[in-house]
Amino acid sequence: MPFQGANSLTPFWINTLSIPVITIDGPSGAGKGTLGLWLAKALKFHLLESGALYRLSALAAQLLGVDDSDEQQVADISKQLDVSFIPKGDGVAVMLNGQDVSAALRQEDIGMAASRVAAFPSVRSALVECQRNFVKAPGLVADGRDMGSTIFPQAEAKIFLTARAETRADRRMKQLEDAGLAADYDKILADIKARDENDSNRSVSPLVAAPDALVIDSSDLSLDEVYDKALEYIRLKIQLS
Ligand SMILES: Nc1ncnc2c1ncn2[C@@H]1O[C@H](COP(=O)(O)OP(=O)(O)OP(=O)(O)O)[C@@H](O)[C@H]1O
Ligand SMILES: Nc1ccn([C@@H]2O[C@H](COP(=O)(O)O)[C@@H](O)[C@H]2O)c(=O)n1
Repeated sequence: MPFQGANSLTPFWINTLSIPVITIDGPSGAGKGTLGLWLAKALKFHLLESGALYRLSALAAQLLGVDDSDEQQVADISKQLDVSFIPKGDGVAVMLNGQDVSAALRQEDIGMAASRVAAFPSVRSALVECQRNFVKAPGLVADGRDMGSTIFPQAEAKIFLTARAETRADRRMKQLEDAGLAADYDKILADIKARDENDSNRSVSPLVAAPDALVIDSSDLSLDEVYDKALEYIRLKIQLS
């Protein structure tokens, strides 16, 4: 039965009370995106890759010639992002102003710029509503850094997926080599550690496991093993049809 007493002052999650949300947070390269995609496909849930929104803010600022240290201008850009996510092949194409920017978005310099703009409180606030609007029946899988702690505190199932920095750098190397791109292990590892440091120590919504999250360390687990553990936990938390 729909909730009867909701109005515009009601916390947002009351209006979406019957829609299950699964959050996956963790550091860069832990496997959040892959696990999120697998779960969303298997459960036929919607998918939010929240990192894409911070990457888009950084990319849009770069395309407009705006310095990414200018918090106010980047926040204005974040509020007005014209973004859509279109299913494409095995994944999702990210469109900015109608253009497919998926490849540009994955570049490591955009990841680093995203990490810088993500530390600005007004940029984070600008993206909150957009992220919460992803909650739609039959359910949502959301991955990022603060999904379980800040954006969806009401989520039924919260996973914190982590792995050793060196393991994550190995995986990123392989990912780049498989895509035929040049990769420098020392630089990748340094960037991963710098991003961990930025994301964990910022004043707003730092990278942290929500107290009620299941922590999975994927360092010595295959993707299949991570998926099985996650699904076993989700089945305990959410009634799946
Ligand atoms: N448990 C695992 N075993 C082997 N490879 C893995 C594992 N988890 C992830 N990978 C691989 O590591 C790479 C990075 O994974 P993925 O993009 O899912 O990480 P992420 O946490 O979403 O990173 P980011 O936050 O930077 O987007 C991918 O090539 C993926 O296939
Ligand atoms: N909920 C989130 C998601 C991401 N960020 C920041 O964006 C950067 C890029 O994220 P990816 O997941 O695409 O690698 C990331 O380093 C974070 O700084 C965030 O702050 N909150």
